Amino acid sequence: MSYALTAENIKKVFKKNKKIVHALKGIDIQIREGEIYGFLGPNGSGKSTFIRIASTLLIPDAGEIKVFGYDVVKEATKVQRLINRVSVEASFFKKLSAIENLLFAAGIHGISKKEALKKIYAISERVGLDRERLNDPLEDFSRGMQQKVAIARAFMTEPKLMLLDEPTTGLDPRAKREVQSLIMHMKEKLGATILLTTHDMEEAEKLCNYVAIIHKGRIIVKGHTEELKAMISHRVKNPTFEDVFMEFTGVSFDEAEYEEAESA
Ligand SMILES: Nc1ncnc2c1ncn2[C@@H]1O[C@H](COP(=O)(O)OP(=O)(O)OP(=O)(O)O)[C@@H](O)[C@H]1O
Repeated sequence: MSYALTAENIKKVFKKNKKIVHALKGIDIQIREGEIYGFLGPNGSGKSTFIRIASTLLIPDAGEIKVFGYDVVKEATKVQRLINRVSVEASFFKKLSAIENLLFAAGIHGISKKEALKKIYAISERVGLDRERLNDPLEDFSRGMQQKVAIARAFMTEPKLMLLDEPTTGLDPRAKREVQSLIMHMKEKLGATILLTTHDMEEAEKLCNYVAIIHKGRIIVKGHTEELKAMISHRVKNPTFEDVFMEFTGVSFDEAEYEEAESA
């Protein structure tokens, strides 16, 4: 079995207004090559902190993460060549057009202009981004469209591991569906492994092969989506992910969101 990412006992503490926040309290996960692995948890549960550590932006206080066998702390440059990350608020040159932003990113990754344009047009068509609009400044794009450009930009570099931090948060239902279908399509096309964080239960069920539920910096339970539901099916008829969360944490997802927002 080959793994795209393995994490062992990852811990991270922040100091915030003289308060100590234990954002990650010992995370262990293994992501198999080629799967979409979902990190499902309420706001403030530690999802982004983990993604930032996995993408070499933050250093853990304890533990070890390896990406295709490379240590994210000791071999950060090698890891950076294999990954890409899309966060909720993607950074762009907002005054420049979508195409200028995409060509800039392609240039950094050593992709020729001709090759980049081919990829940009193909991906844009796929997500219903009009060619004409690609010449408009990014600041004129809706959030949904900006998110599509951010995902197109990340996939253009053909990462072996894609880290998607809440790729559909804040999008309207249609944009959400389009972004989800882009993610599935790119995964099929490139055979990339994807780690995706979300607080959308339906999204986790729809996109992910395997899910870990994270709450207050700890993984509460993990398994194949169907496996997790089967684990509680003797108590709950036709369980949803909301039921799985409730069974393992003792609180509803909404209550957990509230609790974590209060303590953050
Ligand atoms: N740079 C930081 N400084 C201080 N505290 C931080 C920092 N980054 C995260 N935290 C705290 O760590 C905890 C976990 O945050 P994190 O952003 O990882 O959660 P999350 O699950 O990604 O939430 P969200 O869905 O809101 O993005 C929160 O209590 C947050 O306030």
